[in-house]
Amino acid sequence: MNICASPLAEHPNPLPPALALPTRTPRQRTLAVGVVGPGRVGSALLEQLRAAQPRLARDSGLDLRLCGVVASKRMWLDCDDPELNARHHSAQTWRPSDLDEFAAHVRGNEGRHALLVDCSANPAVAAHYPHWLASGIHVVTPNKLAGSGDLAQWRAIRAACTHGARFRYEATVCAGLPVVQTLRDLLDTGDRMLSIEGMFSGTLAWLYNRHDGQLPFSTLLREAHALGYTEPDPRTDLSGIDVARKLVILAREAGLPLSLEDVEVESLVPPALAALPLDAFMQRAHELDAPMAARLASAHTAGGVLRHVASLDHAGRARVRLAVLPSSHAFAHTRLTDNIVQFRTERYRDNPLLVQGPGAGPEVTAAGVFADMLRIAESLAVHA
Ligand SMILES: NC(=O)c1ccc[n+]([C@@H]2O[C@H](COP(=O)([O-])OP(=O)(O)OC[C@H]3O[C@@H](n4cnc5c(N)ncnc54)[C@H](O)[C@@H]3O)[C@@H](O)[C@H]2O)c1
Ligand SMILES: N[C@@H](CCO)C(=O)O
Repeated sequence: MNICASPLAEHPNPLPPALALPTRTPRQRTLAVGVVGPGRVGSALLEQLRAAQPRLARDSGLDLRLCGVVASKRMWLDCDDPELNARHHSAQTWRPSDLDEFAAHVRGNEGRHALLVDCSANPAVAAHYPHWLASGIHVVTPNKLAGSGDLAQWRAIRAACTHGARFRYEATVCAGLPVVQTLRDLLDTGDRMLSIEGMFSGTLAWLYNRHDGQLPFSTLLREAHALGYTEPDPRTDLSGIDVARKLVILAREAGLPLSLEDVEVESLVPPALAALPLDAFMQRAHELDAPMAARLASAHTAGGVLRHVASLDHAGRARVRLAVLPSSHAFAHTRLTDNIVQFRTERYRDNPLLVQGPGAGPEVTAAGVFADMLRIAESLAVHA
């Protein structure tokens, strides 16, 4: 058996001498990083970067250099104080946001490795990916809008990657869980996808795990929002659109040119609440309580549990719905924000491959984004 040390895992060796791997001098690499969208996920990422920077520099020779943070109205460029890198709200030099100026700043001089992380939920930011990638800037994102949006834009992103810059988006599906990469590995090694089924919403998993009739549904929804599980507008979760986006991302990964309109989606948002401004919706969220209590009661009468499930088959049929499942079903035995993804493939035909674990929350999502950044850093040539 060959044991190879990961270039990012060159810790002082704790093994006994007989098993010890040879000590190597880490390759020195610098990656200039810009973070777009310092909200819940973006702020958690900045904290994780700050905590990991000294270890990565020492053990892996990787200098992840934060060069800027851009929010919706203002941006901060340059900072020589690593403490300030994380505490962007108190940074000294703020100026009005300009994504082109921001990208040019992070890209810097010719030949430097640069990466932009989009932690917004903004389509206007996603629209910049093709030209960022074409200009050699790597892009990592948990934002699902590019992966599930307009097909022409998605194709432009893929085409721009042929110039050498890389686009990674693992955290768009099930936050920090290895779902996109698992599908990629199955397909790249010659397997064929037959179907993907599962629970893809951390918010809805948490809500239906907690909703037992003791507390009104709207109270739980507000708590899920405060915990950072929901999308900025929780109706994106309740309408099934967030899960439909994840299905579209997986379908495209599997070579199926799906769009959101191709997904059959059951919305849990009453029509009267669908078009309200966010604040007004949150004030009237109690209008969800009666219909949700009725769904819960009918599930109990049938001897089952409510679970938000989604499915995709090899022909591109995609569906998102709230189902009553028997309590013996595998999806009934999930906890908290657990997502579960069942890949049925030629190789895993009779006994599907399962990925399960927490599927929402700023920390786990930021960790998924961070892992994508490290995958890109692993492949960098040594220069600049
Ligand atoms: N919260 C989760 O558990 C989770 C999990 C997986 C994926 N995601 C995705 O991560 C992204 C961020 O989620 P969040 O919960 O942190 O949302 P958030 O609302 O807390 O943060 C989004 C941030 O983006 C900023 N922003 C908006 N437009 C911008 C622009 N034009 N330029 C720069 N910044 C802009 C907002 O000001 C805000 O600070 C979303 O795309 C979401 O779908 C979230
Ligand atoms: N709001 C999403 C975040 C993860 O994509 C969810 O609850 O699953």
